[in-house]
Amino acid sequence: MNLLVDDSTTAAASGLHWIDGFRALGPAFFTPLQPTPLPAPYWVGRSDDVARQLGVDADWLVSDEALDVLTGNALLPGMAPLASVYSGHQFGVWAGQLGDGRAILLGETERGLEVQLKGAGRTPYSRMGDGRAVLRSSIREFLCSEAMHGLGIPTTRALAVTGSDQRVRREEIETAAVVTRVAPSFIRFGHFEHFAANDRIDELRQLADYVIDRYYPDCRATERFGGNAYAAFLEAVSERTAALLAQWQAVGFCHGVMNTDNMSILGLTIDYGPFQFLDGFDPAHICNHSDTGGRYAFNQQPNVAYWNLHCLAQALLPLIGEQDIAIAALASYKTVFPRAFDQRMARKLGLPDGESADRGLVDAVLRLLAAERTDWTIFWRRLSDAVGSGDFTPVRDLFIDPTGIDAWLPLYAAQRASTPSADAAARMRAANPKYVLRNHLGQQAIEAAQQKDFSGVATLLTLLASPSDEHAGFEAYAGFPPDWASTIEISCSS
Ligand SMILES: Nc1ncnc2c1ncn2[C@@H]1O[C@H](COP(=O)(O)OP(=O)(O)OP(=O)(O)O)[C@@H](O)[C@H]1O
Ligand SMILES: [Mg+2]
Repeated sequence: MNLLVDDSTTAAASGLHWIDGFRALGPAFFTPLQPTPLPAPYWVGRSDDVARQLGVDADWLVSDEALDVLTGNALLPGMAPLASVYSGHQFGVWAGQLGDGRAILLGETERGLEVQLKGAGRTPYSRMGDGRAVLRSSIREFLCSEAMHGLGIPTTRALAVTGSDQRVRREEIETAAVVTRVAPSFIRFGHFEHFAANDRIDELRQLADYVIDRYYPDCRATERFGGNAYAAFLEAVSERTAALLAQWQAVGFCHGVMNTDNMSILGLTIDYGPFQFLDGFDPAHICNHSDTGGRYAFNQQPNVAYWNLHCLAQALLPLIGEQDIAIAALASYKTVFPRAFDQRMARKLGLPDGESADRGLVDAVLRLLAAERTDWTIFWRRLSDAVGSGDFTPVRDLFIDPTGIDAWLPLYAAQRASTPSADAAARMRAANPKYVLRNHLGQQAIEAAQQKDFSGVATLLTLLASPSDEHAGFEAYAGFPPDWASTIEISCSS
């Protein structure tokens, strides 16, 4: 079937212009193929912000042609769809070849952004899968991509979700959807592992050179590691990953499935599956119902990222040359992560930039929050407001036994004594979002969308785009989770 739209005037109206990016690497890295169409698609959500980033024409984006293109039912001239091959470690075990089993790259635009459809049909890498994604998980991915961006956390973005009534079998029968994802690159640690594991060193080098030249050009001029660009690259990826993890931990984001094939080489958050923003602060919280051993528990994430970086180091070893150099290139993770996390906590506490929070003060408040499973987001937001108003009662009220917080608050006041409260409160509100994509909020929007009411998706998209703003009238979205929220089970099934 030829999916190419035949009217080139309309096609040009999209505003998208395509270049050869990843595709130029050659056929060892992917299989060219077309998406598989879905019947009678409909819009579920669109992000105007991502459209602006891409330079997509606003009129085109609401057209029937766009609906077809973003469902995989039509292709614009210049698109050259493909599925890439990667491998990876899943739950700590080598899983061998994986690849884009349901993601199809449409191409790269002249602005240097790749556009990918997730859920657009089977590929040679689908293994036992059907190549589809369900509406439920697609809405979660769409909203969380944009929520993370709103929080200032590096992430793949999402332009749109479209749905179809085509049935998809998971634990229950659900319906299909497609997310259009956007990122400078979707290359994962697993792409490197793939070629290393198969002893295909020429392709490994080609891939590394491509990624360095495109995204890490400074590594070419490095004097570190005796001018070893591949070691400098590993160090740069490691440091970006450390910075990313610090942001996840500070905002209470649990990814849920940190396999090496879900680790972006650009340090972006990628693959929104069983993720969760913490409700009550449980450091060992496991958000993925399939993760029975708790490998990806919230407090394990920084160590897992480091473990994953060792897999990347192992894959890059043939290029780096010496194991000692590879190990040295990973070393800074151990300092960059804690430093970045301390900076995030200092901001959450409203301390001036450059001033670090007293470690004991931070540890003490984390212990208090953990002891009563105090709501993570609400605690920090109430603390921000209390610093502004001088009334700490709403903070105390969060604790059944206020003895601990009563002892902590004066220590905290002493630490920020030199900062005017209004300045501190403003900085804190920026660092402590009022709105996060809690599971129950996503669930409500999903259930409405399953009844073809997409207003909940649109409302969340707006709130989460500027999560630190007050958004008067929408306070219900910033409240405590209802009791039923703790019964939501999110697994790898998506
Ligand atoms: N329904 C499916 N059909 C085909 N392949 C699938 C399906 N679900 C997952 N896979 C494949 O299984 C592997 C691991 O899946 P995982 O859940 O990490 O990724 P994903 O959610 O499909 O996509 P991504 O990482 O691109 O966001 C990947 O190779 C993925 O493409
Ligand atoms: Mg994945």
